[in-house]
Amino acid sequence: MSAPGRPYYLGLDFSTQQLKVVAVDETLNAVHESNVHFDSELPEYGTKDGVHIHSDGLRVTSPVLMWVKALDIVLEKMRSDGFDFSRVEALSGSGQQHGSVYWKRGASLVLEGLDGGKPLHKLLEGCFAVPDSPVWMDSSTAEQCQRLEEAVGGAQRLADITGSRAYERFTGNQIAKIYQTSPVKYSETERISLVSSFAASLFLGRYAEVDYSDGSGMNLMDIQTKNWAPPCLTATAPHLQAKLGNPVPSTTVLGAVCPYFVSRYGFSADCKVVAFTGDNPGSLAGMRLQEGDVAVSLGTSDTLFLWIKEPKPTVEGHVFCNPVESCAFMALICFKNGSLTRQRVRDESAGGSWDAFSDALRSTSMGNDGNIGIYFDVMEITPPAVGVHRFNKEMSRVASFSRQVDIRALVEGQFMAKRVHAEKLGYKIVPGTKVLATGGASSNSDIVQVLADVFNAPVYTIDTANSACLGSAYRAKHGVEAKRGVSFADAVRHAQEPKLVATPGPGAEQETRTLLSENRPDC
Ligand SMILES: O=C(CO)[C@@H](O)[C@H](O)CF
Repeated sequence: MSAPGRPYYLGLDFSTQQLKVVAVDETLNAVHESNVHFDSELPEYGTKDGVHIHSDGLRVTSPVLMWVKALDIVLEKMRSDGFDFSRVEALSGSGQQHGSVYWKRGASLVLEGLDGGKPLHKLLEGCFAVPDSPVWMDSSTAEQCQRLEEAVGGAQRLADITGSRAYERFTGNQIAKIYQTSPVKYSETERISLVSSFAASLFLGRYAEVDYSDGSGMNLMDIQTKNWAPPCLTATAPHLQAKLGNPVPSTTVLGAVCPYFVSRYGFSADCKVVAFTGDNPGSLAGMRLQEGDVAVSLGTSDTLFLWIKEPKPTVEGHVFCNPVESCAFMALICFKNGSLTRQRVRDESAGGSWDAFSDALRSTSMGNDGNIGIYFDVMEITPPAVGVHRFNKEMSRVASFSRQVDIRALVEGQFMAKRVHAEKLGYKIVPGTKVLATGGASSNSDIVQVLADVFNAPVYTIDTANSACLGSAYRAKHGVEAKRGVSFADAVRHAQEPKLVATPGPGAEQETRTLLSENRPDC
């Protein structure tokens, strides 16, 4: 337990399936955790995995009042558990990226006058012009994406401006669809929030600004000027700037918690609200990624988090404004062929055994004698391609490899693709670069050894189960210290260090350079 009276920092994560809360003390030790699982604890909303997938299979939404009620419940749980809210010096949060909330005309007056005697979900009934918020799993806006790219000069131009080509889940395209298909709801909307800024608004008792990092996941914000991009606003919907407000730096202290939280839960009237951000930017903070670092989340799909100084946006992957360093950026690249492809090759070439899979990696050498494989069992996101392709060291296509060579070709190919696409976005391996590995495969020492060799950098493992939530608590602490010139790295220097699990083998750089040379397949 912390010394009595020492400050706490609260982090909340409004993710797809649950609301998670963590409180840390000033040495960043977690002193309290809680959560509300939407499906099981709020069954009245009838969600599955936190969402409603509609009959067309494309439209995916979540009831916004479910998120509000989840906050009521989690704070009640914490109060019942004896959590001392008065010790919270600052709070921040994250939300699933790209989701949007449509506040109905007059809602600002309700927010400003919240009655501490009632739960939020009762007070905010009728405050939302669109009761079912579109979320990141929605893919119903292909037409709006096409129009946006045409309006600004093409996919690459849009990526140059906003950090990404048009994606169906991105907020601007969702807003365009609501304006085109439900014009009355759009006209009744006085404010549009992201899930992150919506959650911050609840604590502030007023509309919270969108932060730069989550704002760069909308296809609306210029990632260099950090302002809404006029051609994108114009192409999306009328009077949009007035409904969005102006974006702010992610370290901004937006204000203090509103009287509702002071009277109902005992928060200090001085408790600061630091801008909320997207879940992936929150995770970058939680993993304490620094310049040159790369985080590799090895899951069903593999996701790369990169810290980038000089981004080169492409029509693959995403560049967002960095949530902890305003002059830097972060990139996110998703690879759909992740653990399921590794499992398929394990089953076919290692008899379903991870031990035999590891034996194959140990019995083959770095570089695989020049053999390279591309294993896109399903349509890959990065790049949009499908199929299994094998090449020998003469660059001739071959129909098969031996089982051991196939296994190494899969793992080296997956990691080389990650390095190639990361460097195309502007990522640079610098002295001191760390690779942070998370997810199921990161527990396999032979797989992470290949990762260390391909990136020619040491690999550390880090628990990211709560990274977005923890990152929000870290950002809350940094938010109140940033104005004293404290860097994020200094603000969180007491956090638990990641564990070193692999270092590059001898000759890794040369071997990798050969494999990644220009005349190899563009995986
Ligand atoms: O769409 C995504 C990132 O671009 C997802 O990772 C969501 O943020 C998950 F909530």
